[in-house]
Amino acid sequence: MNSTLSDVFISHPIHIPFSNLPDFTSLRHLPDSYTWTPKDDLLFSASASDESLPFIDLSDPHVASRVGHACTTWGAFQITNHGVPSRLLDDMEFLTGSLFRLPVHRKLNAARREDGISGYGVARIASFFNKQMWSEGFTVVGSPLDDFHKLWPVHHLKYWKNKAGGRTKRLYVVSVSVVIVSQLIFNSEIIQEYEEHMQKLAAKLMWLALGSLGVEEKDIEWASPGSDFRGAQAAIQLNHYPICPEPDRAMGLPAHTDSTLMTILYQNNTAGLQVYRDDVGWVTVPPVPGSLVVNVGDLLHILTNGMFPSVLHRARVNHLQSRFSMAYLWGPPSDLMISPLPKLVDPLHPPLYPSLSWKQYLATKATHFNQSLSFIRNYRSSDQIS
Ligand SMILES: O=C(O)CCC(=O)C(=O)O
Ligand SMILES: [Fe+2]
Repeated sequence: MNSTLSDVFISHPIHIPFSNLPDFTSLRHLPDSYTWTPKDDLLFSASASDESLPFIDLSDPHVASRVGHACTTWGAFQITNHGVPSRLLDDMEFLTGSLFRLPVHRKLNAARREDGISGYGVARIASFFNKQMWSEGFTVVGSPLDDFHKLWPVHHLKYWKNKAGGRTKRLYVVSVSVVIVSQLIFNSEIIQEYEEHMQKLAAKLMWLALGSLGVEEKDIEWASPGSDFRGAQAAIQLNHYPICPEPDRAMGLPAHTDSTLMTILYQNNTAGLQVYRDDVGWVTVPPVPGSLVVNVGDLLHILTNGMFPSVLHRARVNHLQSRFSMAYLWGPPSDLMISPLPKLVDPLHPPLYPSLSWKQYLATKATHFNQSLSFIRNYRSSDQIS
């Protein structure tokens, strides 16, 4: 039987203690456990640059070559005219804000299990660092309804109804329950609608990016029928970076690449996302209302035989406004073998990577983190890819 993304995480649990989740709002000084130095992350103090990431209008007649150029140089770009309604982006931002503004004990009701993928918690990459990140996250895979029920429990109000007794109160409480239930359904529908738009957009971006390298629809069998990558799998990662008393010494999300084919990210109107290029340094990606950021992930790097770099990126925090982001993490079916596309391999460009599934890659990432690509690049048949 084919495994799902959730199965993959069950076989690779990551232990991240919850006990020391701080109440971000009450801290006036950064505790030592949240203070980062270059010892904690080699690129922490790498130089910043004022260069800018390519900004691409998807209705531009030269869109394919612009996307191709951005993918080969930066491994990332910003897009506008992408077809995702701004009303939907506003709804997602509102949902994310209301979720993270819940009291900590309510969020912990929906805490992600150690061997789980969905729910509330810190990002999985936390386990690779000694210092703690100034952020909290919520991961959605498939229907969010069960987790949303834990965040907005209706029985809590029913309990209040029994205790309260009196007729007027009872009527009032019942109507609040109805509002909560319809809010739950509304929130789940927003997530579903967002996923549908993102899935279509990811497929469109894939063809634009790969088309620029001469790859055609017939070259990727698993995209069929319909060339829409219907078998793709995805997770939505909601991130919150609270206001921070000492942002220069804190880290929202340290430098990492995404283990995806592609990630599509929406950020609210607060800057924080930075991308890294060896010859340039850290570049801040400014929030542009209604735009989305696209990152090449590790699997697209493998598929293109290294032609597209998977972009190293991180999230910084600030002391004025909280920041929200929503990452659509998109990849192939978990068991499908991914390898450099034959069209991009020739005697001058031998395959740089062996063939492996997303499931195997995630297992490698759970052990080797940012060294995973070089680990599998040096893979010999005698080695074990877990
Ligand atoms: O919040 C951001 O801007 C980055 C989020 C991110 O990199 C991720 O969720 O993988
Ligand atoms: Fe990321």
